[in-house]
Amino acid sequence: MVNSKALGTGGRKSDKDLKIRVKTAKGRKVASTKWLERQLNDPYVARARSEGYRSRAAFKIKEMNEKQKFFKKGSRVVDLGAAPGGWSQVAAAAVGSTDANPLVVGIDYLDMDPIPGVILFKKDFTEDDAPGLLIDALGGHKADVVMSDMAWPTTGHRATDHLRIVHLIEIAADFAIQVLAPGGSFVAKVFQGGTEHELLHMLKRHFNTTFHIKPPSSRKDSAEAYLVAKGFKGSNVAENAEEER
Ligand SMILES: C[S@@+](CC[C@H](N)C(=O)[O-])C[C@H]1O[C@@H](n2cnc3c(N)ncnc32)[C@H](O)[C@@H]1O
Repeated sequence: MVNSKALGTGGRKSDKDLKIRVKTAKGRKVASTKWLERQLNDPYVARARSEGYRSRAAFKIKEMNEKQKFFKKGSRVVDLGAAPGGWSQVAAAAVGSTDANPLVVGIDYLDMDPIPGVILFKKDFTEDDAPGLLIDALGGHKADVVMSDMAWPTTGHRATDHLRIVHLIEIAADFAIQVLAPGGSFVAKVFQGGTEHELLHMLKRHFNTTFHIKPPSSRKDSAEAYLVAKGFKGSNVAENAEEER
């Protein structure tokens, strides 16, 4: 145990030790109190606020990009499950997207405030016309990065939740293969158990490298991780595979 006196703070607690405790108010569930307490004590929440990001999630893509360098100046990016907009903010700044020359396109079924340099659609990505809208917004260009932080709210029924997230990852991956330029990257949220064997196999065929990472800002107690696929080989791979059958 650290003795604050021994550290020369005169017995006072350092700011780091000052954990905010929240009392359970009447009508507030224990889970909500715990969530509130965690938010108030989370350094990433405070950093997001002070650095102008809409979500602490912004740090996840920031940290992954620092290591994996998906974004280059001028890259085109698609953000699936974009609300409230942290990942789009990070991407727009990294690629140099502006309203005059927007390079980032995002989609979410939730409302989002506008983000400079980002074209946003309020729509469920699983709807048939959603991919087409995003492709049109890319203005005839291929994308360099497709990133998906999509997750449905959990139902509490493990098998159902698993199937729903697997479906989201599959449609995001299919979309990525359709729109990525050769050399492009795909990043998608997955949950414990990683990526389904078949999907991983399919991605390995289409990309030079595929792996899972958990950025430091992803909560340790969360089953969340990210699948990263880099070096898209181009859509010919799909055509060749069809011909081989
Ligand atoms: C973890 S949040 C994304 C946070 C975001 N990356 C950020 O930095 O602010 C997941 C988002 O996925 C969205 N989402 C889940 N399923 C979706 C779907 N089928 N279509 C569009 N958005 C979806 C949710 O509405 C939610 O806003």
